[in-house]
Amino acid sequence: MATACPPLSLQPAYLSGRSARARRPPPAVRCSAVGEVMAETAAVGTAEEPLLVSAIKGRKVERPPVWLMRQAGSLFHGIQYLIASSSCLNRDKCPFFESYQLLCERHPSFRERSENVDLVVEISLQPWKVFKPDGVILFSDILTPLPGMNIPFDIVKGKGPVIFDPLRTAAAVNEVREFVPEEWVPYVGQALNILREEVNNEAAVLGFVGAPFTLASYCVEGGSSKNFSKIKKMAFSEPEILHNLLQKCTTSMANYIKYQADNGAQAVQIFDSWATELSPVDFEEFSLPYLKQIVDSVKETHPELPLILYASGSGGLLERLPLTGVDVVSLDWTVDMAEGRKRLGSNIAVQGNADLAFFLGQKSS
Ligand SMILES: Cc1c2[nH]c(c1CCC(=O)O)Cc1[nH]c(c(CCC(=O)O)c1C)Cc1[nH]c(c(CCC(=O)O)c1C)Cc1[nH]c(c(C)c1CCC(=O)O)C2
Repeated sequence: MATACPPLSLQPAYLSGRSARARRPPPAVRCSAVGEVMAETAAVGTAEEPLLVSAIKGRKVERPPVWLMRQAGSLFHGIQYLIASSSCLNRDKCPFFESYQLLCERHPSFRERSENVDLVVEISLQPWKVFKPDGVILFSDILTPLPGMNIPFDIVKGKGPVIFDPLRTAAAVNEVREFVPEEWVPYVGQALNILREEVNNEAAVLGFVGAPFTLASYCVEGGSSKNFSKIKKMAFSEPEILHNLLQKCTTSMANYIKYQADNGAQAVQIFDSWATELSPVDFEEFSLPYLKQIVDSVKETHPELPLILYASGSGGLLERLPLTGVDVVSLDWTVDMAEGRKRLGSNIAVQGNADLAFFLGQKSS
């Protein structure tokens, strides 16, 4: 993997495979066996189409596209190490790290940083300005839509997400509203439009949403969870309440993906980070149908928009993930890439697979 990548991408957070192929290739593209993507037009990373989008669509690409996310916690440390071990030998003097720290001092609230169009644009562009990755991800959070669904929340430093009134009853779930992005998060649309202009197709501008089960887990648990006991209790004792909440999240997130695409997102990643807390049979009841519904709804109106699915530690669910209809599955490092590719089948692109703890190692190794 490393040999085909530029210097800064030795272990990127997300790396779509060279053999990426489209589930629904455009007419000009022909896909063959794994590892041999055939394309009648070999143009890649052009002014019309960023490299990342070309790879997802199964076109022939000159190198794997590389992008990374300023992930909460571990990923952020990963970026620190990337910075420390690459172009910025002194982390404190690195323009990217320094400017984000300054910005956090000036705007200590995560919600402020992520809900102000100028700040969202500035923060989203910071990694782009330093590393020129192939994907530029919107600075936001999967929980950003919650207030628009009548679910107040905050991100508390040192604690993470906090949902002020966790949803534990039928009456509470009945109060959840359908999310109208234009009304509640106009700064997201504005930021995506500006990012498209700034990045000018030299990279793909990426949007994202939380998957219904993962969003519901925050809403029911009240925040992060270790054992997901409250949402599981609801699933196994009052499943109709959970299904009602999952359906509301589904309709809202399908709308939100379309809104992001209409405002410039060139691919959208769906994070079902906690779906793997479910047994496979429970995944089939509480996550898969809703993911499929989102994908079907988006493909109906935006058939060309690539959709990426990530579930952490997804080894036990791998064969089920393509059943959602997404174009790309994002693997984490717990899955062997070759085995993952075999188990996913050849009609889907893969990305990811890097263990960020790599950055804890010595530069020389
Ligand atoms: C800590 C946290 C937050 N929000 C969330 C958490 C995780 C808590 C838990 O483990 O249960 C919830 C969340 N947010 C995101 C996910 C999906 C990714 C995953 O599986 O971790 C999840 C599960 C995406 C994201 N979360 C974020 C992005 C923005 C894109 C980017 O990473 O640059 C995405 C896709 C940004 C984010 N969001 C948050 C922080 C601290 C950051 C990093 C930036 C900062 O420190 O200011 C708050």
